[in-house]
Amino acid sequence: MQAQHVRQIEAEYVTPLLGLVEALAEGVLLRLANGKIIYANEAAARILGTTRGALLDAALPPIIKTLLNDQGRRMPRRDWPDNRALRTGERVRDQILGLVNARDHSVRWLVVTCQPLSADGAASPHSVMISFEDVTEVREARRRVRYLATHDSLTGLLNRGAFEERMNTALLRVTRRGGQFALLYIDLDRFKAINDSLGHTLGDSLLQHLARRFEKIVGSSGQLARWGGDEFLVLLDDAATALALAQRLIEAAGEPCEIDSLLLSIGASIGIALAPEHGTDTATLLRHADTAMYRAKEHGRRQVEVFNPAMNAHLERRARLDACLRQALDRNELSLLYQPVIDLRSLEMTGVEALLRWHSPELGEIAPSEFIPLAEDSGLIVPIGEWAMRAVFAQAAEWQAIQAAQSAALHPGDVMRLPLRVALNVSARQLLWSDLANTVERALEATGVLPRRLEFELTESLLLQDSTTLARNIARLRAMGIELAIDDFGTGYASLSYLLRFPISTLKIDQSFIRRVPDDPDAMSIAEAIVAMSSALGLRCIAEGVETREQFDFLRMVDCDAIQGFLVASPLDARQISERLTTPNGGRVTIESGE
Ligand SMILES: Nc1nc2c(ncn2[C@@H]2O[C@H](COP(=O)(O)OP(=O)(O)OP(=O)(O)O)[C@@H](O)[C@H]2O)c(=O)[nH]1
Repeated sequence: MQAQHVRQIEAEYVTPLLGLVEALAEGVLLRLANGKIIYANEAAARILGTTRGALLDAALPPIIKTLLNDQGRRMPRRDWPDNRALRTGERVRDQILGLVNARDHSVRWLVVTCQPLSADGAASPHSVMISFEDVTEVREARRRVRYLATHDSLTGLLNRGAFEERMNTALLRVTRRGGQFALLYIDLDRFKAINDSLGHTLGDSLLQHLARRFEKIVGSSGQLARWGGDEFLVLLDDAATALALAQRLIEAAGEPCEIDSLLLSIGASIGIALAPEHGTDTATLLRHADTAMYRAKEHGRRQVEVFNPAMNAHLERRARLDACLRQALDRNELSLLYQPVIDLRSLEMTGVEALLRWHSPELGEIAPSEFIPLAEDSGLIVPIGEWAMRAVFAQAAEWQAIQAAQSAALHPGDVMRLPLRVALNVSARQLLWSDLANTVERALEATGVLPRRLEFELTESLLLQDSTTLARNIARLRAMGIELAIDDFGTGYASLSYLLRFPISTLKIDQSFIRRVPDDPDAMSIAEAIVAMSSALGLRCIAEGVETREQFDFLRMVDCDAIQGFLVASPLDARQISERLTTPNGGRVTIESGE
């Protein structure tokens, strides 16, 4: 009767239940306390990548050798959930495990529940029911989402949010436990020019290359992130090594990388802020590192600067200057002075250099050395330069008319004066501006000045740039008849190749050499060599910053063509230049005797 009852229960309940377990998508195993598996459903074999036979045959199937915990660390066997359930008699629920495939070491992630089974009144379980689900794809998707949320998609480096989190952790550490860390703010130099001239895709590749290089240098000494655009950040635990690391990063950026068979290299400027000295919250530290980076840019780029509080005052002034400069053109605050260029043989004024001046009602007189770099950085140099160009052309046209009237009134035996050449400084930004030549043409037409009366002064460093816009602008200016001079010659690269490549007509010896005459023999040799080189290349040579009779005599002796400087004339306004042009001696200067 009892046996019949058991068979009835088996038929009515157990068999359908087993059928249900067979059909489950979850894997189910029944394991005895001695380790032997006595039941495995189809899903268990599929998930474990084996056969049911293989699972049931062995005491411990070879497929189950190594398990990892949720953090990916190997678990000792006694901590495996089935062993724990058997040992404690308690159910283990929803434990995440990584099952390492013994053949190819791939990992399948499982969520495992283990239910111990005991006979009535028994002290310990005789077996354990193990059910598990494969969550590898879910886990991978979650990992991917987490990765995307914390990494920059272009470079694979940490992104802003993730980096800020790490900074917060580091800040908590130093404020609670003491110590120090450094924040390095890296900004590539003139990256926009790469994008503009070679395209955004190539710019992207350069960012990726640099990210790999920076990663190698930073290694495990800190955390590297892309902050956005062409900016990277490093959080460095050992603040004492920050300067050396920054130098290595700058060098790495400067090493050429080959992209699309082009060799590209770029500068990087780096600002460093130290925690906790320069800030105890992320925003302040970032701002201060950024300020220091800005200073590095101002100091010529490819440099490192460590923040100091005086930089803030500087930055505030810069911001005020910038705001005022934006209105300076509209408010008519800019003006031009003209410094005479005197021919060293005739002592006649043969030219003038136009010099920009800014008088701000709020800030007073601002030196060009302060506002021109600012205007260059903000791009304001383009409208300011255009305004200056029109004003100078108009003024040059007026002097042209004065001299034309003088020529018409010449009597036989009168000395004909040379046409006054008017020089104008043109910045890199203007020359790399695609519309420059058209603007010049329009200004020439509007004012009627003859192009040969005009000279554009360029800096050496500009001519080293390999830009088609630059080459096209220079060719068009020369085709119009405008002359080109190199300003501050000798301070930069003094590369002969560009002197031959570009149609230059004048070299202006930098005043730093002239100032050292006659005390510094090296400076004198350089000045003399520049004069000799100009003569050999058929170029005019002008010495700037001549202030003493000794300098004058020296330059005359080495046969320099012309000079500029307080000894012969300080900058004058246009009216004073007109007066000089109309004086009977034609503005000829007299040099006091040196004795
Ligand atoms: N290729 C590329 N360019 C980007 C990306 N994000 C921002 N940029 C460009 O990066 C340039 C950053 O220029 P800035 O840092 O302002 O200026 P810069 O030319 O580097 O000059 P300085 O910083 O003053 O030396 C801008 O032209 C942005 O359009 C990007 O993901 N890929």
